[in-house]
Amino acid sequence: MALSLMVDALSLKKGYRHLIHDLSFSVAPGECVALTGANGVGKTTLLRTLAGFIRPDGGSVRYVGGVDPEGSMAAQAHYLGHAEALSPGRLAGAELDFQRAFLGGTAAGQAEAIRWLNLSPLLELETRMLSAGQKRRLSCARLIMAKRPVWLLDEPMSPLDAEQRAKLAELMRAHLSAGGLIVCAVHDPLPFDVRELRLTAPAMETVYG
Ligand SMILES: Nc1ncnc2c1ncn2[C@@H]1O[C@H](COP(=O)(O)OP(=O)(O)OP(=O)(O)O)[C@@H](O)[C@H]1O
Repeated sequence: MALSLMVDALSLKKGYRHLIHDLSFSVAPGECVALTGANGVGKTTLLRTLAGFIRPDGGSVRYVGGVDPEGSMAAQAHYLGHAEALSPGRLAGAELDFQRAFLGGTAAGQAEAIRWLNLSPLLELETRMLSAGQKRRLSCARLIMAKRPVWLLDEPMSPLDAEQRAKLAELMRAHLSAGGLIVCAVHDPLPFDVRELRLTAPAMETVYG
């Protein structure tokens, strides 16, 4: 389970812009790093790079240790983005079945996710009918169904009500206690101890350099 994240001299461009220039940091097992910064500064882009969806323009992203050091990034991480990645015409219950099979989760994990996230009332509804917060709860089920050491979360609390935010915070704390690591883009502070990594726009010479 224990896996560390090492980011070294990372540079990321979007079009002609240098979004991130020479960024280095590491995240240890049991640690949560909160990515903060203004809209458009590059938090989502950085998270997607940590997930392996974007190739860095410079520097490196490495995951060190873990039960399967040769395993692909996809098998070690959960990425929860703004888009919920739910099939709109599928019943929520069928969506959970699909996600569990796709991610290699367990039946016990699925039952636990339904209980913990109070998904029972939603199971017979098509996912397109769910509210934003309900969709996010359904998306969070994968965190419970399939154990993975790395959680990359993009503003996970934003559509949730106070009760559900507290539940997700408890889930995140349990993940950290079990030796997992979390990198989480946020605009509001998380209700537990985190290390903040504040992204700022690069200096002008790197924008056009
Ligand atoms: N093709 C492109 N060319 C130039 N800039 C781009 C391109 N695509 C995206 N961008 C810019 O890249 C930046 C990165 O956006 P990103 O979604 O990573 O920011 P964010 O910090 O997550 O923002 P928010 O807090 O609003 O979610 C934005 O400023 C966006 O306008």
